[in-house]
Amino acid sequence: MHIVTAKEMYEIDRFAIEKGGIDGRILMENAGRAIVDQITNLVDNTERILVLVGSGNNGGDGFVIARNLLNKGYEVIVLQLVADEKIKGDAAYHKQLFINFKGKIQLVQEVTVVEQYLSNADVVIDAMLGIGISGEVRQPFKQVIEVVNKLEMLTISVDIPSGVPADEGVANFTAIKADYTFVVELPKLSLYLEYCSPFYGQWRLVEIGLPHTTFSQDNLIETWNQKNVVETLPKRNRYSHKGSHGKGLVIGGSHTMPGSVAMTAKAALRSGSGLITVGTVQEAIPSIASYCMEATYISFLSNEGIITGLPAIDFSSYDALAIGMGMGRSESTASITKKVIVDAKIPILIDADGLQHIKGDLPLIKQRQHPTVLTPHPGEMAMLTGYSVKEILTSPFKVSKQFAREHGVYLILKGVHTIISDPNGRQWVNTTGNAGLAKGGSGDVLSGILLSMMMQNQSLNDALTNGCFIHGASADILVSEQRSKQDLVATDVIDGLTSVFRTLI
Ligand SMILES: NC(=O)C1=CN([C@@H]2O[C@H](COP(=O)(O)OP(=O)(O)OC[C@H]3O[C@@H](n4cnc5c(N)ncnc54)[C@H](O)[C@@H]3O)[C@@H](O)[C@H]2O)[C@@H](O)CC1
Ligand SMILES: [K+]
Repeated sequence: MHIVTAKEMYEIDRFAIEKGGIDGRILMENAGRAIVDQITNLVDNTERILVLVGSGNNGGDGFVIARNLLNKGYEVIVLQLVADEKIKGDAAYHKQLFINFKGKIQLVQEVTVVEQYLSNADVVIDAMLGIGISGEVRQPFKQVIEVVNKLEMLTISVDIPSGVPADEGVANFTAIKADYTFVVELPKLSLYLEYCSPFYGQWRLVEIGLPHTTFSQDNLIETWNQKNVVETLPKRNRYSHKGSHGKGLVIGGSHTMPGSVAMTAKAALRSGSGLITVGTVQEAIPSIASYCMEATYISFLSNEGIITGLPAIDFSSYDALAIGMGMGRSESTASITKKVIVDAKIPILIDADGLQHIKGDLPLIKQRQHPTVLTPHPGEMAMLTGYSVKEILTSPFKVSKQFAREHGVYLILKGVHTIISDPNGRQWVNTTGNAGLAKGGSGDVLSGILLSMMMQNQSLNDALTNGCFIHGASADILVSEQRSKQDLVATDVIDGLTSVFRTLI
């Protein structure tokens, strides 16, 4: 499903009205009624409802909601926070309908008066500001937002919590902290920004009759969900053999960090790889092999438990490789990473310490004729780009798209909402995963799943989006059935893959 910016949402709206011929007042009616259907599941009609409306179409939705709740026997008051003349067009039409239906509207701009009304209500519907907000929230909205948040009453936002920007790039704002948000037709970008999404509370989309088209193919951002995985993940052919599912190489690990490559290798095997070979230091092989008996091993030259030399490897005998996990950050591991980038004419995934090593070698990556996948978390992304972590979290879509295009890489920016970008600038947001994954080792497991997916018979975009989905889905199933977000560890996520493959896909 497309994720839209405010501009794209307005384009769709304009298309529906101007080309499609649908009346904007009907869209507003549809929005309000769809949201009322949701509200009536949450609120019973003995509760007193206060609808806060602003000057735009978000306020117009508020009038439709108020009228339809009134029709259903709810006690509703609309507090209009702007002067009468500011309410125009479709919103003015629906305001008049509410009045005709004997609805009560109070024009209030004093925050103390708003506070009195709030203290006599059970539920507040926030229809003050929608996606049309620009700049900092002005008065009286700012004060009203602060009062609503302080009261902690059931708060339901229309389309977007008032004050939350629709798009990325705005780090500081004052906004309603909603319990529920009913998002009109398509998800807005800010739903997938970790500093904005908590404001939405629980959210759901409501359909109002708009087409799900986007017009600027240049900025295509989509969610990747179970339906996409089911459609794209290749089925295993009855007549396939181990060579049909990929032969992968994992390079990394050190004497003190054997677990990382062990988990990458095991996760790759548990996600369908035919054969996995681990290249690591001799000292680490026995412990890794006892955990991952299905893999084969290449012993790398080492000194004090750190890889120091790359043995002769015929990279062309592998379908893909992953490098960097638990490798350490020495000069020798840096030069090995560089050599692999140049010599291996196969798809490569670079993670963890490998990412630290490539900062100065990005031109070498650009020159590669085979795909390169980078899997940074925001801290590593900051290291690679020179932006601060805050800047990355404020504009993660823009920063990752720019980087993927500029360096010709597939980029997986890991986070609450992992963003997958391809070298052409297309982007997807993963929809699975939970806070239980915020632990050491999660990234190693993800790398293994991705390596495996990269070797199956699917496009690289599908491989990466499917891999991210499967990783998060394993954690979600575990947390819902046997583990908690507290005790979930990375190896559980590997064990949980079976539930994902058996039940979800
Ligand atoms: N297809 C669509 O896009 C539809 C949109 N609808 C609703 O319409 C909304 C968008 O409507 P609008 O474009 O009228 O925009 P809004 O309703 O979000 O707000 C615009 C109004 O807010 C004021 N404003 C802007 N920035 C402000 C600030 N910083 N502080 C205080 N006031 C500020 C402006 O003066 C303007 O009057 C959506 O969020 C949605 O709720 C629905 O009615 C149905 C159809
Ligand atoms: K709102």
